[in-house]
Amino acid sequence: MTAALTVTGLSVRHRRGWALRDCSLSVPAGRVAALVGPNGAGKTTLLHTVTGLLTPHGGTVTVAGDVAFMAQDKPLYDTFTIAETLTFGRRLNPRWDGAYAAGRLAELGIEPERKIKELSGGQQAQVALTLALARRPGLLVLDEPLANLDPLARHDVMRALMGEVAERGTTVLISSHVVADLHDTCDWLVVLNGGRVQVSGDIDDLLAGHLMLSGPDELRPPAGAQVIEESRTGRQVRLLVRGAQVLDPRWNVRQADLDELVLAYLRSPEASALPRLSEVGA
Ligand SMILES: Nc1ncnc2c1ncn2[C@@H]1O[C@H](COP(=O)(O)OP(=O)(O)OP(=O)(O)O)[C@@H](O)[C@H]1O
Repeated sequence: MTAALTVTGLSVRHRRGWALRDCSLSVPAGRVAALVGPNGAGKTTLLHTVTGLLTPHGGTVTVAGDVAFMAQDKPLYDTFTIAETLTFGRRLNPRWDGAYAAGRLAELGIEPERKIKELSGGQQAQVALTLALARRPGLLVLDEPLANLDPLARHDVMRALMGEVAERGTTVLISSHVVADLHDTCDWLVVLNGGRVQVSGDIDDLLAGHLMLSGPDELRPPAGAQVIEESRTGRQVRLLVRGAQVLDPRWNVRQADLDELVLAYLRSPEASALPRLSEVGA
């Protein structure tokens, strides 16, 4: 596996303190990686460092190929028309696929003479995404592209993104608060919590490696299991465990879903699931 993005020992400090501390992660080429974490976890700081907008105080970022960035606030000029926006994109970017951009917007029914401010939030997100894709990047970085969009528009944007990725093999790193939006489209997960990388890995492998156990509260965690989260209600105990072989038939065993897995890690900031960087070709 070749890594499209490798971050090693990254630390970034803002005025008030450290936003990222010793973060290491890797995203293999051609993957769609979800970056999730609570408010203030450091997601935007990480994305800004990956795209070169911020200089780290320690550590390194290595990207294979060009990076295109779609920022949280969709930096489009309100008074520009679509045609002017595309001309602007062409002038700013030496590698610019104008035919693709015009074609994609025509397919979406967004006419060239319309002004950005006349478009809906979903349409503006589609324009911003088109501009990012027309740069033909190796790595596409999206900071909360779905914020403020209704569920239908979120679905449309994600589907559009997936189509492009499938066709061109672009690697994507996308931050979001809403894990449910990422479930069907992402195949790599990075969980950031309190400025540290808590989880980084292939989503299917992570799900296969974790189990949700429930049973009477006298049961002890299976030998060798890493307990990520434990909760007790009445006489029942519920565990999310990693790397467990469950032999005791009194446990009710099922696979955790992505939401449960992410929430369990976020509620247990000391737990982590990190591969060695060599496993992802870094
Ligand atoms: N320009 C800045 N100056 C000072 N502190 C900052 C700056 N930008 C971010 N921070 C701080 O760094 C930390 C990480 O912020 P960041 O915006 O990266 O988190 P985030 O995970 O993107 O949050 P959110 O989900 O709320 O967008 C926070 O404590 C934040 O207050």
